[in-house]
Amino acid sequence: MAYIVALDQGTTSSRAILFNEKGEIVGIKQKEFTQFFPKSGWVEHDPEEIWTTQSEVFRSLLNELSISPKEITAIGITNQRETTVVWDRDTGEPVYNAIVWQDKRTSEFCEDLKSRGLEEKVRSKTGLVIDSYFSGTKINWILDNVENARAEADKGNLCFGTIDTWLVWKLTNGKAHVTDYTNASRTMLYNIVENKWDDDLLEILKVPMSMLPEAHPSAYHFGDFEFKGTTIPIMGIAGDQQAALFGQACFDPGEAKNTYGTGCFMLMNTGTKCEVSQNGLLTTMACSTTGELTYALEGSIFIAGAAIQWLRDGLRVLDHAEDSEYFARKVETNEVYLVPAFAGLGAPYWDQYSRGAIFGLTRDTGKNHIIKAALESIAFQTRDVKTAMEQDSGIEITSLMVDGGATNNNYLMQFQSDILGVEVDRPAITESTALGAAYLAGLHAGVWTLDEIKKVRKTDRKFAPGITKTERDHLYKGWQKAVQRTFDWAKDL
Ligand SMILES: Nc1ncnc2c1ncn2[C@@H]1O[C@H](COP(=O)(O)OP(=O)(O)O)[C@@H](O)[C@H]1O
Ligand SMILES: O=P(O)(O)OC[C@H](O)CO
Repeated sequence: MAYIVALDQGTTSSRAILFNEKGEIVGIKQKEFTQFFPKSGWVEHDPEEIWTTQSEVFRSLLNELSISPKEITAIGITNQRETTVVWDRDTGEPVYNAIVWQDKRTSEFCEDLKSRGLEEKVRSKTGLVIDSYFSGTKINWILDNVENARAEADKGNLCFGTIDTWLVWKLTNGKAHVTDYTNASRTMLYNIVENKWDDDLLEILKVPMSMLPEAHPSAYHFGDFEFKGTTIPIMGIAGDQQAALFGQACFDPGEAKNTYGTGCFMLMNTGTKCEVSQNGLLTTMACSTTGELTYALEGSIFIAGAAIQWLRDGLRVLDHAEDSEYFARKVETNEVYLVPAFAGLGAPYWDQYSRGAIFGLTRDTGKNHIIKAALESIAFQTRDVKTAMEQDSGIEITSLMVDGGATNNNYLMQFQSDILGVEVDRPAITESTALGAAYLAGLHAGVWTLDEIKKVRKTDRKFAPGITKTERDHLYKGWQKAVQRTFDWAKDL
């Protein structure tokens, strides 16, 4: 038998998923890893723990299923994007923890860049807004704040990578320093029109070119993993959101998906058109399988499933994320709104200083109201970005394709359909991110074709709107009022 392994390195866990030649899941292994919050607004991961958890799940997947490495045709990698690792080229040792995409430590530097009038330049070159979300200012921070880092970087001794790059470096024993266009396009250093690292932006962010990986299309032979005497080629890489777009087979312009994980990310394929958003969305690179550039519009919501994780690990009002459905169903009213702006707000507001808040509390408010409001906040934020996407693209999204861990929550999916007023279509395989990485690797290895992939997608369940337009608009008005009140909260505090 021939298999493809997808390594899915997410914000909260590392997963290894084995797919057979039909694109079916044969086995999954998953391991959560430590989240570090050293200061308010800071989020870090240990790059070595990312590597060890990723390598452990790979090994245990093969062991448990008694799969020989020789049966693995190729590996596909997909990853949390933007998260920044800098390491020593000779020793391979990280010079600092990975600074996670949610980390806000560079907000002031971003404000400074904005005050220098750089917004238009950044947007036209990278498709991004200036925000601490992206890797560029995080690299700058490491070089400025880690002893000797800038001097070593200037001498060409340091490497930068997003998590895909870091994993390939580890898998190939430091032989390959590579990334793909989708990940490169999230650094704020990559020119998505000219398809290259941008000298001008490197200068502005003071990042030496020598630190950067080579960028390639997402279906490409990135390097080889020598494992137990077998050479396994790495044939696919994509940032998790673009991988999910690919895994949902959104190959044609106008096709869109929404992924509900730690954050929530709606992407619409816009084909070869690289259009700048007028409504607070990002323009980003989608998976290129041939070298021809493909673009997508993206609505990035920073906190979605992470709000449920916070209820579990922070407030400890839940034992398991999935219990949120049971508790939410116990409440019939909709008076409480939770705005989970724990990491500021992303699309379409882009407010680095917004912070989380709960509104509408009364004496009878209990934990169930808050759990329900947290789930609903995911759906409200999705409505915000769907509206922006329709305005930007001129295309009405009449049915929303969804995926990701939190789509297993039927209450959330029904409320999502209610609040959008359109059908929500959940596929049989909600692991679209891993599927996308496997598709890319299998495509490059000649296991399947794009046409074959397109036919594989199966719906598990469709959710249809169950409330009137008046009710929907009333609920959404409350959200809009709540979200406005969180703007600028942390500024000058
Ligand atoms: N049944 C559920 N209801 C609500 N949220 C859930 C449920 N299952 C998982 N989640 C949330 O989804 C996230 C995990 O989804 P996943 O797709 O694995 O995310 P990531 O790739 O970002 O790590 C967690 O934040 C978790 O709290
Ligand atoms: O880990 P996820 O699935 O929430 O995805 C994180 C995104 O890639 C951040 O841009």
